[in-house]
Order: sequence, then structure tokens, then C-alpha cells
Amino acid sequence: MGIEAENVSTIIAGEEIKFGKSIPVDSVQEIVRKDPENIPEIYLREMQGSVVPHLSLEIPVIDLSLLSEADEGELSRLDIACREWGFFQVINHGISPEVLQNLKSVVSKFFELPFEQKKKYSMATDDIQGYGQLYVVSEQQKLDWADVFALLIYPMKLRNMSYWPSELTSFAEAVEVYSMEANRVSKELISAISKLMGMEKDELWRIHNEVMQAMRVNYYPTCCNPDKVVGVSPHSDSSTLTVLLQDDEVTGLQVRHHGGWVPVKPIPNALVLNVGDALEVFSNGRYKSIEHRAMTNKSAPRISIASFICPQDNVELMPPDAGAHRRHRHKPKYKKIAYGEYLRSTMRRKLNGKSNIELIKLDEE
Ligand SMILES: O=C(O)CCC(=O)C(=O)O
Ligand SMILES: [Fe+2]
Repeated sequence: MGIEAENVSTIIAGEEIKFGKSIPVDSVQEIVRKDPENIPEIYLREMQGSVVPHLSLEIPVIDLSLLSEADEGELSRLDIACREWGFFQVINHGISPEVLQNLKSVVSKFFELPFEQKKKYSMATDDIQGYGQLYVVSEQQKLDWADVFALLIYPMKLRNMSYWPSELTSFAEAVEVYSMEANRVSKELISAISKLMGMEKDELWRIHNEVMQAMRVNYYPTCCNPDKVVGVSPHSDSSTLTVLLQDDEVTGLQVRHHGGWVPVKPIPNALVLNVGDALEVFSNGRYKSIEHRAMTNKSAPRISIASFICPQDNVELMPPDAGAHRRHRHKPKYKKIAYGEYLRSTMRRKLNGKSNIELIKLDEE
């Protein structure tokens, strides 16, 4: 019998936070360390969809320095990137290679710690922060070939410092410095998107009512049968935008495009940005959150670091046009739902393409 995940609540800094409970499962890193040649059945599955050969198609590249100068051409390239791809790489973002390298180095050090030491930071069964796995809601579901380490970063009151590894002296600083920069880059992009949506540049950010930012480090160990094992199942992110810092050498991320999967070839020191479900709703479907997945490989472990930029829990997900202060210029295509409720509903379900946003889609006439 499968155990269905239940809802639980926690109190962080005096506020009740309810998340779906993820069933604890074995560390994949430990499975590989003990027996690299054997993959437990629960990780084996048939792959779906064809992969577009490398280099035949690439996700767009956006130059943030041009956007910051209000370059009209770059603004329209951003519009096309968000409409046609939902994914793009950002160059000239102003984050120094040293800041990126410091973050990569501290998160690698975390995963190099002995298992017993990492376990001190294990996710509590009712939390989404810490070391472990997420989205495991039934004992029958196929599992992803990854361990994760997640932290809530902003607002500060959501931080739970007991999850921040105290033995890694430069960890907190590297996370803090990078997160501030990821926040700045997101703010610049959200300002540009706000203009593209016909609003003042600060309006979309303001609607977030103080952005919530979470960081999730994904650790994908090597895998002896990458054709049958997925690092992260196909999903869309629930965020407004996600900023992904990926390995400069090891590829793994694939993006859904016209029915196939397009591998994202890393550009050294670039960031990968994607549209999440919240932006799909805010833009009333103009920009779509895009399904993506991470693959595994035989030769090297891969680490990716996702920063999720989200509205506060109490923010109603709806296109700003549908607000009481405006005439109904466009009929909303999604049911109105508070972001916190939407986020929690996604945490109680396994990753499954765009199934979360499908649930709030209104029928078109
Ligand atoms: O590892 C990757 O490239 C993708 C990770 C991802 O999609 C996520 O953390 O939401
Ligand atoms: Fe994702």
C-alpha cells in the first residue's frame, strides 16, 4: 500500500507554514557510493519524447547590460524568448565569476561532507528546507536520481539557520552574496517584463508584495544507465522566474520545445532563466511556464543551483489587468488563487509536467 503524503504545518518565526509532506527516501549519492553498478528498480523508467540533437537548436541568449540601458531590440528579444521558449540564458548580468565560483564551491563542499554530517541538516518531514528529497508522495512513484538541499532565503524571517551548515565557514556568505545578486538580476528582468506587459517598470515586482526567494541545490550523482533514469522529472516551476546556475561543463538540463526536448548547452558564467507558473498567470498566458527535466550521465556528477523568485503567500495569482482598479481588458484564463495555496498544492503532488497549472486553467469559450 502506498502512503499518501499528508499536510502538516510548521511554525517559522511565528508564522504557520504548511507544506505537503515528502516521504523520506534513500540518498542517491549514497546508493551510488555503495554500489555504482546497480540501479534500484524504482528509478528505472521509459523515457518520453525525442531529444533534438545538440546545437541544432539553442535557447535564446539575453544580454542584461543592454536591457538595463532600455535597449528596445533587446527588450523585444526578451519578449520573444519568454513567448516562444520560456527559457533563456542571461549574459552580462554583472555577477562576478568569483561570486558564482564561490557558491559552486561551497555547495560542492556540502555534498562532499560525509553522509552522517549531511544528515544533521535533513529536511524535517513537514518542511521544504534542508537536505533530502521533495515531491515523493507515494511509495509507488518512480524516483528522481538526485539529492537536494533547499533553503528559504528571502524574506529573512523565513530563514531557518539550523539548516545552514555551520562547519562550512564560507557557506553563509557565499549563499548570501549570490542570492542578493540573483535577486537583483531577477528584479531587472521582472521590470523589463512589467514594461512588456504594458505596466510601469516597478509594478510587477510590487505586486509580489516583497518577493519570496528560495534556493534549491540539486545534486545528480553519476548513473550507470542514463537512458532509463531521470535526474529531475519533467515539471514546470511554480515561481514567477527561476534563476539557474548550472555546471559549466556537465550538461543535463533539457527544455520542452515544440514537442521535443532541447538540451541547454551551458555558456560559462551565464545564468539560465525560466518563466514559472506565477508569471504565466500574471501575464494571462502570454508567457508560458515551460516543462523541463534534468538528465543523468555516466561520467561526472552534476550540480545545479535554482533560485526561485516567487510572490508572497498572500498575493492573489491573477493578471494585473483583472484587478478591481482596471477595466477588464482581458478575460482571465486562470482561476484566482492565493500564491501560498498554489505553492502548497504543488508540494503535495509529484512532479508531472504542467499538471499543476492545468488545474487552475479556466475553460476557454
Ligand atoms: O538541474 C537542472 O538543470 C534543473 C533543475 C530544476 O529544474 C529545478 O530545480 O527546478
Ligand atoms: Fe525546475
